[in-house]
Amino acid sequence: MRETGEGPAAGRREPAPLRLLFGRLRPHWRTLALGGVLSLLGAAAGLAMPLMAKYVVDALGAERPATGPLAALSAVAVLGAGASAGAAYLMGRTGEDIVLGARRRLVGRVLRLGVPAVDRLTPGDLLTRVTSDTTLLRTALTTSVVESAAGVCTLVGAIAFMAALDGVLLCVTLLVIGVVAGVSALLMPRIQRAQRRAQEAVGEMGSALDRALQAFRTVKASGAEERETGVVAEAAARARDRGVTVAGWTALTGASVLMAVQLAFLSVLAVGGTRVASGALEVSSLIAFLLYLFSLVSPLGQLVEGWAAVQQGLVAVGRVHEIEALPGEPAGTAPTPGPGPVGIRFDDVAFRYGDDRGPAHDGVTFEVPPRGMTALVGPSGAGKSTVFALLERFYDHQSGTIAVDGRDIRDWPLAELRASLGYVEQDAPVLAGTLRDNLLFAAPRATPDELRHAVARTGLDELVARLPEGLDTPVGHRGTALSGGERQRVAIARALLRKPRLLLLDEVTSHLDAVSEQRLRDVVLELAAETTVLVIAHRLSTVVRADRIVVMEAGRVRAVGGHEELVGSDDLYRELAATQLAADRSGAP
Ligand SMILES: Nc1ncnc2c1ncn2[C@@H]1O[C@H](COP(=O)(O)OP(=O)(O)OP(=O)(O)O)[C@@H](O)[C@H]1O
Repeated sequence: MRETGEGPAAGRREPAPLRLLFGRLRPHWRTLALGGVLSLLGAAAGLAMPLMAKYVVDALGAERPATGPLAALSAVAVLGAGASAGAAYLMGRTGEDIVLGARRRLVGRVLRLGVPAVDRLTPGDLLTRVTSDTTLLRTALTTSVVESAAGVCTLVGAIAFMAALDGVLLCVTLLVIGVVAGVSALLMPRIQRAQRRAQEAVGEMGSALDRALQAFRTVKASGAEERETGVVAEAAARARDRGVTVAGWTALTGASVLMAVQLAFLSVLAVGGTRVASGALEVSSLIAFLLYLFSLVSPLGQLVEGWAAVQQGLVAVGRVHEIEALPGEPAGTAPTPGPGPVGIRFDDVAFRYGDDRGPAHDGVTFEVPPRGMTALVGPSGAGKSTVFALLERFYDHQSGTIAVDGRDIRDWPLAELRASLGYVEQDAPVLAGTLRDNLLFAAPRATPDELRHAVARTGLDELVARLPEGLDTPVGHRGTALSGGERQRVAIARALLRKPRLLLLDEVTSHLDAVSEQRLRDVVLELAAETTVLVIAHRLSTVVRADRIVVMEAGRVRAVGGHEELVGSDDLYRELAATQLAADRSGAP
C-alpha cells in the first residue's frame, strides 16, 4: 500500500466557520442541554418576579395580607439563583472539556504534521494556537451559546408578558430596541476583524519570543537582549492595541443596548404616563411593564456579549482548523524492525524543497549494499543531509527511485520504514528529562541489560558514574548539562537501542577529545560489521576507514570509491581530503 502522507482534510471542501464552531458542541450536547434547562429555570424565575411583585403591590394597595406573595417571591428567588448557579457550573465544566478536546486533537495533529508543513510554521505561533486560541473556544461555545439561548428565551418571555400588560407600550419598546439591534449587527464584523488581528498579534508575540529563546546564548553573546526584548514587546503592544479595539467595539455595542433600554424607558414612561392619566392603564401594570423593560437589560447584554464571544470563537476555530487541515503523516504504531541490515539505492533522484528553490538533488544515483560503512562527503550544500531527509521520508522526492531493502521507499509503511532506521543528527538534541528518558526515547521497551550494553558501548559509562544520580540525573532543557560530544554519544546510544537496520549518522564537526573520538569511531566501525551505516563524514579518520565513499557536489554524485582510489582519481575529493576533512587533526588517524 502506498502512503501518500495526505492529511484527512486534504481534498475536502472547507466547512463553514460557524459549522466548525458549533460542530465542537456536538459531543457535549447532553450536558449543554441540562445546563440550558437550568439556565432557563433561572431565567423563568427572574421573569416571574416582576409579576409576583405586582401581586405584592396589589395586595398592599388593597390592604390584603402580603405574606403569601412575599414568601412565594422569596422561594422563586432562591430556586432561580440555585438553577443559575448549577447552569454556570455545567457550562464551565463543558467549556473545560471542549478546550481539552481541542487541545488533544491539535497536539495530536501537530506532532503528526509532515516536516514540510512544520518548515513553514513558526513554533511560537503553533504554541499560541494550542494554548490561547483553544481557550477562546471555551467562552464562545458554552457560556455565550447557552446564555444567548437563555437570553432569547427571557427576551421572548418578557415580551409576551409585556404584550399581555399593554400592546401600545410594547410597540414603543420594540421600535427603540429594533433600531439598536440593527446598529449592533453592523458592529459585529468589526469585532471579528479586530479579534482576528489580536490573535494574530499574540501568535507573532509567541514567534518572536520563541526565536529569542531558541538562540538564547547567541542573543546574549551578541548583546541583543534589548533589541529582542523590543521585538517581543512590539508584538505584545500590537496584541494589546488590537485587544483594545475589540474592547472598544464590544463596549460600544453594550452601550447601545443600555441606551436602547433607557430610551425605551423614557418613551414608555411618557406614553404609559398619559395612558395611566387617561385611565387606559393601571399604575401597577405600568410598574410591572417598566420592571419587565429593565429585565431586558440582562438578556440583551447576554445576547450582545454572547455574539461578540462567538465572533472571537469563529476566529479561534479558524486558526485551530488551519492547523488541523494541514497534511499530516499517516498514524501507525512503530512495529519492531525486521531482521538484518538493509541495502539502499538512489536512482536518478531529483528533489527540491520548494517550487521557488533550486534542486537539492539533481539526479542522485548511488548504491549501498547491506552492512559496512559508507561515507557521504562533499562541500556544504551538496545535498548530503537531504539524502538522510529523503530516506526518513521527511520529504518526498519528486522523481527517480529510492529503494530500501530492494523495496521502493514509497511502498514502505511509514512507521515500519522509520522503525528500521536509526538517525543521529549532527546537533543531536537531548530532551529535557533524565539521561535514562533520553536513552530510551526511541526504544521505550528496551531491557535494562540492553540499556547497560548501549551505555558501555558508547563510552557513556564514565559519564553515568560521574553524574550525581547516574542514569536518573536530569539532563535539563536541551541537554544543557552535557557537552556536544556527550550529546552525540547519547544520540548514538539511543539509535543503537532501536536496533536499526540502517544507521544514518551525521558526524559532529566540533572537536572531541582524542580518546572520545577514537572510542566513538570504534563503536561506529563495530556497528558497521552488523548493520548498514551511512555517515555524513566531516573527518578524514572516518573516510579512510569507510568501505566506500560517495562524493557529492551540487545535488549530484560525482564519484564513488575508496579513499586511496578517490585521492588518485577525483580532484574535488583530493581537495576535500587535504583541507576540509583533514582540518580536524585531533580526529585524524
Ligand atoms: N529545509 C530546507 N528547506 C529549504 N532548503 C533546504 C532545506 N534544507 C536544505 N536546503 C537546501 O538544499 C540544498 C542541499 O542542502 P543539504 O543540507 O542537503 O546540504 P549538505 O551537503 O548536507 O550541506 P552541509 O554539509 O552544509 O550540511 C542546500 O542548497 C540547502 O540550502
